[in-house]
Amino acid sequence: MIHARDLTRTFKTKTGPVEAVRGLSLDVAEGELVAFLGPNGAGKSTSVRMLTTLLPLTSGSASVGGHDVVADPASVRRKIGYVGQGTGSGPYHRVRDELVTQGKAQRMSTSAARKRADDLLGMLELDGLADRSCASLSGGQKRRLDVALGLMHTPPILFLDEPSTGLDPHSRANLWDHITSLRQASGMTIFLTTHYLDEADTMAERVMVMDNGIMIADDTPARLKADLAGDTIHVSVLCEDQLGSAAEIAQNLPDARETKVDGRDVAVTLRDGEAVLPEFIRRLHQSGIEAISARVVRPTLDDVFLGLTGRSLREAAA
Ligand SMILES: Nc1ncnc2c1ncn2[C@@H]1O[C@H](COP(=O)(O)OP(=O)(O)OP(=O)(O)O)[C@@H](O)[C@H]1O
Repeated sequence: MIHARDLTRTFKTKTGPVEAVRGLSLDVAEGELVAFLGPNGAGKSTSVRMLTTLLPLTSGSASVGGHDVVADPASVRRKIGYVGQGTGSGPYHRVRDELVTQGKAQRMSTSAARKRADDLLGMLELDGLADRSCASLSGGQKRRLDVALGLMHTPPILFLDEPSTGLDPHSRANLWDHITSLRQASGMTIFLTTHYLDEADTMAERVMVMDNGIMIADDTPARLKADLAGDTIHVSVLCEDQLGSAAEIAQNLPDARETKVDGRDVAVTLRDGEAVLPEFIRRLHQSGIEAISARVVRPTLDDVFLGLTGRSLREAAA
């Protein structure tokens, strides 16, 4: 559904060229929900704007929904919905009128636009608000209206650029419930950029990580975490003088990557902590070492980014 090869975009600025995107290649299959992650300035929005025909490419090629973004941008636009960071509804317009106007701008007949607007108002639980002015909506309701506006022409592909930024946790969860049900009903392909690592982790089937204009990782959240970060088993031992032996046992566990000792705690990073923990305890016991507590800490996507770049994405985003 979305394919890009060696996409680049360089901006000319007074202080010299800025290479915002440097050779991006990606493929998104029909029906996938992919999250695009990266710190501020990584090149995510520039990439999305090129894929949605809002910005010319410097070089490379891309096709979206089967159409080339350079040769046939009008056909691309018919296949996509775009909910950008600053997508706005006219503040004084009524909610339903706004949707109908959007539908007509997409060349729908008035009756088809009214029908679609009512369907979307129902699906996004905005029907009680149809006659309210857009300015009177809450942040969460406004974002749901933005999504409805992007979906008026029933596009098979939806681009969401930081859809939940600024929403409180309840409104974020509510927005996602609605996007998930829309997706289940329509089988839409969704390309999402977000700063929320937990959102990417739980919602996306695939995560693409961008840094400095290039893609540095592209896989399922589970595989990225297992391959690039790993679980950490923490075991505390009763006798401090047995710490050295415990650390040696930890380092010899299957797939052990790194072992650290802190106080009475031995921490070992490996691929699958829960599977290896019983073996770790058994080997300690065999060597006469008593463990007084044990826990497995799962990695986050921030640990993945840290492993890839040495920087925290959470801090970079902040
Ligand atoms: N119109 C422009 N003119 C000059 N430089 C630009 C322009 N748009 C973007 N850039 C630069 O390109 C780089 C990538 O910006 P982009 O907005 O794509 O990053 P991003 O990953 O989307 O960041 P954010 O998460 O903050 O939205 C940045 O260095 C930015 O300053």
